Amino acid sequence: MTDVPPTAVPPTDRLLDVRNLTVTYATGAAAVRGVDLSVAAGQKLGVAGESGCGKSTLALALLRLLPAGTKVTGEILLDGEDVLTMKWGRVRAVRWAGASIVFQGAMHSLNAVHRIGDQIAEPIVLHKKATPAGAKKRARELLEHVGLPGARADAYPHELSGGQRQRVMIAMALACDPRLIVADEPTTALDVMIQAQILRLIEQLVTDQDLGLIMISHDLAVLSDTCDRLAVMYAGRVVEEGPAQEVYERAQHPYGKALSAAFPRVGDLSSRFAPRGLPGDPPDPAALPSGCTFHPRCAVALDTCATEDQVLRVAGAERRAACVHVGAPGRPEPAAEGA
Ligand SMILES: Nc1ncnc2c1ncn2[C@@H]1O[C@H](COP(=O)(O)OP(=O)(O)OP(=O)(O)O)[C@@H](O)[C@H]1O
Repeated sequence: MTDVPPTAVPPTDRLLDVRNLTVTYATGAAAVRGVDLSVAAGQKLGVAGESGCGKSTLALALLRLLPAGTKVTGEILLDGEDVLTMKWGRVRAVRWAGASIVFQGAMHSLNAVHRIGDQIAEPIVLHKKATPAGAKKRARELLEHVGLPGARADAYPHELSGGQRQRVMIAMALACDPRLIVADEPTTALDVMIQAQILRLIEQLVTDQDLGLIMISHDLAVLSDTCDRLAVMYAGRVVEEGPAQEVYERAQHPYGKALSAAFPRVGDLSSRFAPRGLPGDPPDPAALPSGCTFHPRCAVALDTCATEDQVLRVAGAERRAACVHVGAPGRPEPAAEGA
């Protein structure tokens, strides 16, 4: 929800344009509330937030992967076509050729009893109408493209390391030449060295193939290194958005500040010795606090924050934030310590 339109991507350039997206699970949990996002070809958008803030729900909604009974409203325009109103046949095609998703935990996403080459080839046969032999050849090429020998096509998932499996997941996501990749915590289970390699691989592919990227993580430092822009989510809403380095280094929302402080950059030894955590947890989306949903955890909350909701407003060049302290002349900047 916003009182100003997103400024980062001109409407004509938007590969993905999400407008006022709201997702409510059958349990009554309002996991995503009025989210506006846009991504252009070649652009990398990071979506940050603690566990439970609605990041995965957002990712699943983009490809209509949410459980039956979930209420989804708003618009998800992919190349101008609304994913939410598409017929199922079209959704299935779009899931591979329009946008594809890389999940965390590749071992669980791959089928343990099939060779990885066959798993990559399957959607190529189904959606690109390739012959089985042609699809297998393409699968080997894709493996090489993500830095694995083509001969690994004959391996089973358990024969690969965690990093190799995540490369396979990326090859699979690229199988039908999508325009947009959604990567949900793609490196969470990997050690720091392998994590860096996978992130560089994703960056390289996005640049080479002019893809749009949405990368989801709780780690603002990782996102700010990889992405052009950042959207910080709290309790189902985007509460801060802007150029990645700016948001990471000079967050304006107290939650953005707290998240940056909690995830110091690798190599920033001074702050790594004393990372500042944010006390408390995000609220239950089925029982949200009144007013600004962050107010119970916010060190700079005013009395009015308990009753007055906040929407995104202009917070500098190509920046928006949803805080009473932002863009209000005469009011103090949120304290550097955040919450
Ligand atoms: N299938 C579901 N039914 C009901 N509630 C759900 C369902 N899936 C998620 N939720 C709730 O929606 C909220 C947002 O969850 P979501 O997984 O989107 O957050 P997240 O930011 O991606 O967290 P994580 O990083 O832990 O996945 C949470 O409170 C979660 O408990």
